[in-house]
Amino acid sequence: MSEPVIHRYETREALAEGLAAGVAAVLAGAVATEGEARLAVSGGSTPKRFFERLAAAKIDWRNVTITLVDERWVPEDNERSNAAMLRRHLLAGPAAAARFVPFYEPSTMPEEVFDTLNDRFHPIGRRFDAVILGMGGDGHTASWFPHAPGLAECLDPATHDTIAIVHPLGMDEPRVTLTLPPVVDARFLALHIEGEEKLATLEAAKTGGPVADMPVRAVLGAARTEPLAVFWAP
Ligand SMILES: O=C1O[C@H](COP(=O)(O)O)[C@@H](O)[C@H](O)[C@H]1O
Repeated sequence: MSEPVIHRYETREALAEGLAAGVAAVLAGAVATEGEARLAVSGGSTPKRFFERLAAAKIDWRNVTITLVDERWVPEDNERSNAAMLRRHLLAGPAAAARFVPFYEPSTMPEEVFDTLNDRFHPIGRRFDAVILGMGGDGHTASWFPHAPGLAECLDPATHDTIAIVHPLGMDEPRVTLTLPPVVDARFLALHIEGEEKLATLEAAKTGGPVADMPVRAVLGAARTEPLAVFWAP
C-alpha cells in the first residue's frame, strides 16, 4: 500500500479552487499533447463546488470527454441522479461544450443493458487523464459498497470489463460503476473528501483490513507510479 498524499485546505471553497485548478491543468495538458482529454468524476453531494469552479476553466472543452465514476440506476428526472447533478453543476458555462457520456439507459434493471454500457465505456475507460473519487462514511468509493453483490466483479484487477453492476445491501436502487482497472490506471487519481468524519474513515481504511469491509482500500492498495492524491477540507 503506497501512502496517499493529503492536500489539506482550510475551507471547502479553497479546496474546490485548488482541485479544479489541478484537474484543469491535467485536461489542458492532455488536449495539448494528445488532442483530447478524458475525465471521470463522482456523484453525490461533495463535488458540486468543485464542479462549478472546474466548469469555468478556460480550456478547449470541445475536446474533453466527461463521464461519471458511478451512477444510481434512476432516470435523470430523479433527484438522486448523479448525471442530473453533473449537468447542473459541471456542464454549464464553458464546460457545456464537453462531450458527456452517461450510464443510465431506460430499463428496469441495468443487467438488461450491460453489454451496451460496457461497449460504450470501453473506448473511453482506458485510459482516463483524471479520475476524481468520492467516499462514503462506510468506506465505499465509486459504487463499490461493502460486501455488496457485484463487489468482487468491480474489484477484480484482471477484469476486462470497464463497468460493473452492484446491488448495495439494504438499498433498492442498483448501481452501475467503473471497475477497478480504469480507475487506478488514471494518469491523475484523486480522492475528494470533506469533514472530520470522512478523514477518520480514510484513516481507518489505511490501517488495513479486508477490502470488502472498506472498498476504498482497493484504491489505497493499488500499485501506481503516482500516489493517490487526497483533497480534504474540514
Ligand atoms: O452515492 C454516492 O456516494 C459517494 C459519496 O457521496 P457524498 O454525497 O458523500 O459526497 C459518491 O462518491 C458516489 O459517486 C455516489 O454515487
